[in-house]
Amino acid sequence: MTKENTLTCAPMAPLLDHLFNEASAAARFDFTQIPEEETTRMMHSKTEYLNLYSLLKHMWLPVSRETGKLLYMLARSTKATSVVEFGMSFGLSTLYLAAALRDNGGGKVITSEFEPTKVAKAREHFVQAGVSDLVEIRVGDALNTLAVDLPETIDLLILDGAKVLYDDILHLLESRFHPGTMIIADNASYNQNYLTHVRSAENGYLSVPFSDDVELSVRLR
Ligand SMILES: C[S@@+](CC[C@H](N)C(=O)[O-])C[C@H]1O[C@@H](n2cnc3c(N)ncnc32)[C@H](O)[C@@H]1O
Repeated sequence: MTKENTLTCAPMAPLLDHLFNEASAAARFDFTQIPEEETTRMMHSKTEYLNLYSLLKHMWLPVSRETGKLLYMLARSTKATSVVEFGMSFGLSTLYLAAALRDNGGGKVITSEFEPTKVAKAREHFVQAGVSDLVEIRVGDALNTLAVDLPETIDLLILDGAKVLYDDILHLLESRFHPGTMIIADNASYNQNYLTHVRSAENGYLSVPFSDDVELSVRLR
């Protein structure tokens, strides 16, 4: 009997359930430890994001299950084979994307993360899900790792790393987009420059705010 799809069958479905449960049970960073203005400053600074994510290095910070499903649906419906991810963490969003690539017949998710302990855990998750062959992890600051050796074309991009860098990462990759490339930005409201760019028709996108503070954009040219 052939299985219906990778996302809703074992090993992927029970693994995602287990990982989301683990993420919910994990300790959360107590932002009250640092003054609110300090957090806001770090969130919006192009030099402080390393300090911010170093404070958050044990936090899972995954996309919601709904956003994960949305990623799978978009990758399936666009028949994506070339996907780039900014911000992997423990790899939950990556698992949804890799499941879609498997069901599309193959491809590659190039994903990025600068925290080595997260990279090690994510690698284990990809092995457990049986999708390691579909994932290339680039370890280091995505401003560097996503600036080189890019695929000829990118079908889908997810932005989920340091919010302040969304526009910089978009500009790094933009020349590889084609009409129909989907860009999904999680918690995009933290970066108004990014939103202004993708919401301006003259820049070649059509863009809508979605649930869970996701901005969904499509490249038109
Ligand atoms: C919100 S989490 C990603 C969650 C992940 N997409 C998921 O659904 O499981 C953001 C991650 O991006 C990483 N990150 C932030 N800025 C980065 C950068 N400039 N380069 C590489 N990784 C970065 C952080 O260390 C953190 O683990």
